[in-house]
Order: sequence, then C-alpha cells, then structure tokens
Amino acid sequence: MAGNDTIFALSSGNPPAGIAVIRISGPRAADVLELLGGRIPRPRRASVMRLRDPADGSLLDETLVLSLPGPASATGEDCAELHLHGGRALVARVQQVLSRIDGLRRAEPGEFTLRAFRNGRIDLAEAEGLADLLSAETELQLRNAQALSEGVLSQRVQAWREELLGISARVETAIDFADEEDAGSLDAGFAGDCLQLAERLGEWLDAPRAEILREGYRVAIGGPPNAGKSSLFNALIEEDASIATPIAGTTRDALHRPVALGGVPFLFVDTAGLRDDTGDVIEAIGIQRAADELARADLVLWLGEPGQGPDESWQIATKIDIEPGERPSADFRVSSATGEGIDALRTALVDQAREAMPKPGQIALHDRQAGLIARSHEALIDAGGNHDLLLVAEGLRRARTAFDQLLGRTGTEDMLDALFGRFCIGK
Ligand SMILES: Nc1nc2c(ncn2[C@@H]2O[C@H](COP(=O)(O)OP(=O)(O)OP(=O)(O)O)[C@@H](O)[C@H]2O)c(=O)[nH]1
Ligand SMILES: [K+]
Ligand SMILES: [Mg+2]
Repeated sequence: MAGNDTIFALSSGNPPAGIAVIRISGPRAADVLELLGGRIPRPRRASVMRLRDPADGSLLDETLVLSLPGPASATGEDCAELHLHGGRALVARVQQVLSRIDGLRRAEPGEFTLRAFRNGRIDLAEAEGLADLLSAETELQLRNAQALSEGVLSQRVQAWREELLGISARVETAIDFADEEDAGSLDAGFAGDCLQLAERLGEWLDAPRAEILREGYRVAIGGPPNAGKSSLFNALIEEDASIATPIAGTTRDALHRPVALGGVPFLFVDTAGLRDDTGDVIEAIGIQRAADELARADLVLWLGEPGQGPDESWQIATKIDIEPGERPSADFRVSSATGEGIDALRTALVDQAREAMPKPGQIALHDRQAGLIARSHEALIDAGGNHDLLLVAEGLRRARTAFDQLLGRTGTEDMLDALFGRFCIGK
C-alpha cells in the first residue's frame, strides 16, 4: 500500500443501486474533479456537475460531487466523492477513467481507514471498533462496535495514560533527589495511587471478550447416529441446512451456521453421530471433528444417553412425537418434526447466551486490547509494591508502552495488515 498515491474505490454497495458513491483520497483528489468536471467545487458543499471523460470529452454522468479538503477529512488527506447514478456500466466506466489518470489507483481493502489511522484521524482501538461496526449483524454487536469506534475505550486509556505520566513524574523527582547516601524515597500516597489505577484497569477486564460477540455463542449438537441432531439443528435455525435421513452416519463434516436469536449472535454446529465401530474412514474423521467441536463449544445440546455427554451439556429428549416416554429426566423435551418444545429451548438458549455476553454498560474488549490492559495492570501492581526507584520507573514505563500499543502509537505494525484486511474495499 504505497502512501502517496491517490486512491479511489466504490464505497457504496454493489451496483445496480440508486446511487453509487466513489470515494477518492490523496493529493490529486481535487485535480480529479477539475479534470472530469472542469472546476473544483466549493469545499464541503454538495454541487451538481457534468463529468466528462478527459480523453474525448464524452459525457460520463451528471452527478452530485463533494470536495473535502484535508486535513479535516475522513482520511486526513484531500478527498472527493462522486455520487453517481448506480448502474453497473456507468460505475465501471467511471472507475476505468479514474484509473487512467496519472497518480490514481484502486484502493486496497481498508486502505481509506488505514490512511485515517496513519494520519491520526482515528486510533487503533477505534479502527478495531470500526471493523466490528461494518461486520455487526446483531444489536449487541452493534452497540459494542459503536462504543469502541466512538472512542469510549480510547478516551479512557488516554485519561489513564495522563494519570500514569503524573505518577511517573513523582518517581523521576524522587530519583533526581537521590544521591550517594540517600537512595531516595517516594511520597506516602504513591503505592496507593498505583494500586488504585490498577484497580480501575482491572474492572475493564471483567467483561467478556469481543471475540465471543464477533463469533457468536457456540452451541454444538452432539449424540449418537440417528439421534435427530441434524433435524434439531434445522429446527433451531429455521432453515433446511443440514441433510437429515433415516440412514445412520448421514452427517460427516461439522456444519456451522451463524444465526441471531433475540438480538444475540449464535453459532450453531451440527456434528457427525458419535460411535466407536464405524468401518468408514470418512465417518471416522467426522467423528473426530465432532469430538473437537463438542469440546470447543460454549454449550452442548446432548441427544445421547444421559450422563454420557460432555460436562455442563444440556440433555435433550427429541422425537417426543414418536417416543414420548424416552429420557424422562431430560432438561428439554422437543420434537423437530412437529416443532413442539423448540421455542422453549430457543428461549432458554437466548437467556443462557446473554449471560456470556457483555451486560449493558460493559464494553467487550478485543483479546489484543484486553491483553495490553492486563499488562498495564500487572506492571502497575508491580510498581506499587516495589521500593527500588529504578524498578518502579521501569514498571511504569511498561504500563505506558502497553497503553501506547493499545492506541497504536507504537509497536503495532505487525497487526495492521490483519486488522485492515478485515475491511472491505472502499472503506
Ligand atoms: N418423528 C420424528 N422424527 C425425527 C425427529 N427428529 C429426527 N427424526 C428422524 O430421525 C432420523 C434421523 O434424523 P437425523 O436428524 O438425520 O439424525 P442425526 O442425529 O443427524 O443422524 P446422523 O447425522 O446420521 O448422525 C430421520 O429420519 C429424521 O427424520 C423428530 O423429532 N420426530
Ligand atoms: K441420520
Ligand atoms: Mg446428522
């Protein structure tokens, strides 16, 4: 991703659509408007312009355009937007014309946001929230993503960082006053201030992680062949996704379906029936996968003999329409054929999953963010418990480095590709 090119991309959804927005960012953004429209419109005002192909003067579109000079733009660079009519041929043609202009090229996925980050328009924690925002499909995901992308965490970290600088200054002063006879000492309240700050960091580590929000609460369905696992899977997700037949060993591979229930993200997993005596190589692999899935799930719905499922699984009696007396001690009694009991099971699943999700007011941190807060937390506790001034200063420095990494001010190059690769083209 070369930094000085002017980049462009279709930032709205795939055509055909009512409008197609092409965003342009970089030093030639204003030139593009002049080349195509004959003038640079007033900044930040919607103007209508006739855009022409500079090669032959032919009309491209009569359209709304915006000139958004940097640094007060989304990327921090000069930007422009073309709000074209959203037809496929038109959008393709305008992009072709743009790519022929010197210094212009198509943007990579996430490149606009990467530039915003590089130019200090957003920090790394906000960029992570923005990536979540674009992929949010449920209310819970949306709420968390908005909090992160609006900088709720970043502002908190900045405030902690300020406080930390104040604490560090006290150590530096003590070090300055130390001499050969006197090792120097810290003021009485010092340790308490370190521990108090650590405690406030610790509160943020209590919330569940953003990964469970992103991936969903994993519910795996397990049990012996023909127990009715795939039928239950289909009934729960209300889609005929998994093949269910009277032949034992129908399901081979594990099947995953993300679904939102009651505003909570779930990942349902159907698995191969567990049995010891299969002579089928493919089925044997499926059984291994099934065991892995059951071990990995947040919750297992167990359709086999009571007590033989994984710990903490829910015992389900299914096929109650034809086997009403089976498994009298089951937690739930359902029929995938008639739908009886399915709603009650679904409601219980939503209640259970909600417990694992962030509560209102809590913010789910990414593993990366939580790891760095944990590092600061630990360094502050170390500093608060130490009397050697140089070691205290070192602990506080570690805490500050972790804050800086959290905000992307330092030491984060290696994770940028992974993060910005999560964005779509045009963002
Ligand atoms: N009447 C009735 N039949 C059911 C019910 N659930 C499943 N079945 C039938 O039981 C048979 C096995 O169902 P599946 O859903 O394929 O069972 P499975 O556990 O996924 O089987 P494998 O993938 O082979 O391990 C099929 O013929 C289903 O139609 C139910 O609630 N009521
Ligand atoms: K089956
Ligand atoms: Mg099956």
